Amino acid sequence: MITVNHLHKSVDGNKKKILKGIDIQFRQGEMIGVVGSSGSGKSTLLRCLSLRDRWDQGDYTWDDANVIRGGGRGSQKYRSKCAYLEQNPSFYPEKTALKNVLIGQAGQTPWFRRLTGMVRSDDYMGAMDELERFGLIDKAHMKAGNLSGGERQRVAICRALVHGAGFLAADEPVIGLDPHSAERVLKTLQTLCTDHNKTVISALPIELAEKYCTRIWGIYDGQLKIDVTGRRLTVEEKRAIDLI
Ligand SMILES: Nc1ncnc2c1ncn2[C@@H]1O[C@H](COP(=O)(O)OP(=O)(O)OP(=O)(O)O)[C@@H](O)[C@H]1O
Repeated sequence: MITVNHLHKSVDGNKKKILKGIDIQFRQGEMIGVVGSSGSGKSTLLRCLSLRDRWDQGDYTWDDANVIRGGGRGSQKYRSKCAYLEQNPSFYPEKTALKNVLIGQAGQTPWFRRLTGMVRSDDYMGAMDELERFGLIDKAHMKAGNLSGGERQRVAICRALVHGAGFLAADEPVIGLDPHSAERVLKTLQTLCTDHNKTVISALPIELAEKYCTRIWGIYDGQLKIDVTGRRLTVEEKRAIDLI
């Protein structure tokens, strides 16, 4: 069980409060969609939960282990178990998809590995297995800069898994993708939850959260207003988070 108590986050020297006391509990294996209007705090919530942003206040526990107590950013030990997937994942465009997977993402892999690109042969096998599992084996030796948007998202997911992420926070992972590519990315994320017991939390348009997620969180003005199992939201629920 993962528990968040009283998460507060502000910027501009505490002048702008973005998250205003979030309390939530969730389990490994859940696929959670975060919905809300622009500026409601979705990305900030994802960045805090994946330990990419410092918390002003709040407690965060994973299976009774303290990740954060009273604010902060968590230790490297916990950060390496989280992945934050950006809308446009950053890659070394001249390096292959495989090399990018092996080198890893900032915050998840040690700096010397990203700088030198040093890899072990069992890492190589692990990366190839992961790329194969997600239907990307034929892209392994293609330059990352030439991948399509959907392929880039799926390679970013592989990269997170190869480096040990048990928890993935994805910030609008399908924005700008055609419906077919979006479906592949979302089904990949679903598989991680159902078959591999990973936790995936994604900011999504409401209709995709309703279709693919097992749970929906609705954010309004930095507060959690809706927490329901994955289903169509009612008109009242959509109104509560300013989506009508
Ligand atoms: N570093 C920052 N400095 C100042 N304001 C910020 C900063 N980060 C976020 N904000 C503001 O905090 C609010 C919440 O931002 P956030 O990106 O979390 O919202 P969001 O719900 O993800 O929005 P969108 O759907 O448009 O991506 C916005 O008003 C944003 O402008």
